[in-house]
Amino acid sequence: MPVASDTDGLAEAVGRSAEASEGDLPINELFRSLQGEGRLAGVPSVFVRTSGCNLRCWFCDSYHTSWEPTGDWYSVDDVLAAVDEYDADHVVLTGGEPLVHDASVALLEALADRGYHTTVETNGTIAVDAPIDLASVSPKLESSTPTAERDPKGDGEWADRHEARRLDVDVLAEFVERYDTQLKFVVTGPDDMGEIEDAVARVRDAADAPVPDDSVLLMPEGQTREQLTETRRVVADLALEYGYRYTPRLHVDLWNDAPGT
Ligand SMILES: C[S@@+](CC[C@H](N)C(=O)[O-])C[C@H]1O[C@@H](n2cnc3c(N)ncnc32)[C@H](O)[C@@H]1O
Ligand SMILES: Nc1nc2[nH]cc(C(=O)O)c2c(=O)[nH]1
Ligand code: SF4
Ligand SMILES: [Mg+2]
Repeated sequence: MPVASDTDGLAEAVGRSAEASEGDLPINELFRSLQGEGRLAGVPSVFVRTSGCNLRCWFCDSYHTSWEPTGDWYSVDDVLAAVDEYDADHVVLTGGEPLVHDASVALLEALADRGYHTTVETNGTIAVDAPIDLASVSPKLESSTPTAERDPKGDGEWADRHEARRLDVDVLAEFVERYDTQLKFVVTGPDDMGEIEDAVARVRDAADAPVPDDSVLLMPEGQTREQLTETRRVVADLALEYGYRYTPRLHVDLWNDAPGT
């Protein structure tokens, strides 16, 4: 069912069913897979994907959590029960943007109480205080902005809002100070590197904690195996040139763009 078209006023999300209540989470999908991205790539993990996002990247590989959000409302206890069904130590909370939902904090607290290792996949625009073992922050570059030519749905109606919200250095600095953080940039090509260098320098200036080069990850843009064939060598070479870490998109290499992977 549709859950919300934006996150402004999500509390009154149009799709909330009569039975759903305040502390519930709109869940798009919940599945077990191998972590495909970042420092923990290859680790079996349960993925909890919330619906709804405050940004609209033109390339979003989770279209039904951002451009056309859909899902079912789960209580935190429902999510925990579904996670407990799997034999896993690692839980990845993702979206959409999971941190637009207050109930994500309650979920993370309950997961931590049960001893799960928690990774949060986030665009880094919303600061939270929650038990997060790995903050997997993916700051969004200008190349993510849904201009009229790149808009997958309309004619660039989201471009200004996206542009105004996409990168907040102070919030990124809070992540770096509070959590074990990786900064995972989606790279579309060499033209992105100036903005990445600039963003990393500004976060280093703003944060009272170090940002080592091996916590800065370059990830090739691409929703399909075929698209990644075009981008991954270029991005790997950029990682070598700039001294940052490369991350594959293991799940796309293995299972292409199948849902639940
Ligand atoms: C769907 S997002 C959800 C979490 C959060 N909204 C964010 O963007 O970090 C999960 C991860 O997929 C990445 N991603 C989305 N579309 C992508 C694409 N076409 N190519 C490469 N990475 C992509 C995001 O940058 C993020 O690291
Ligand atoms: N296997 C797998 N690994 C992932 N790492 C981050 C993902 C995400 O969508 O946040 C993701 C995903 O969708 N699948
Ligand atoms: S911030 Fe994440 S979920 Fe939102 S549109 Fe961008 S990639 Fe998709
Ligand atoms: Mg994904």
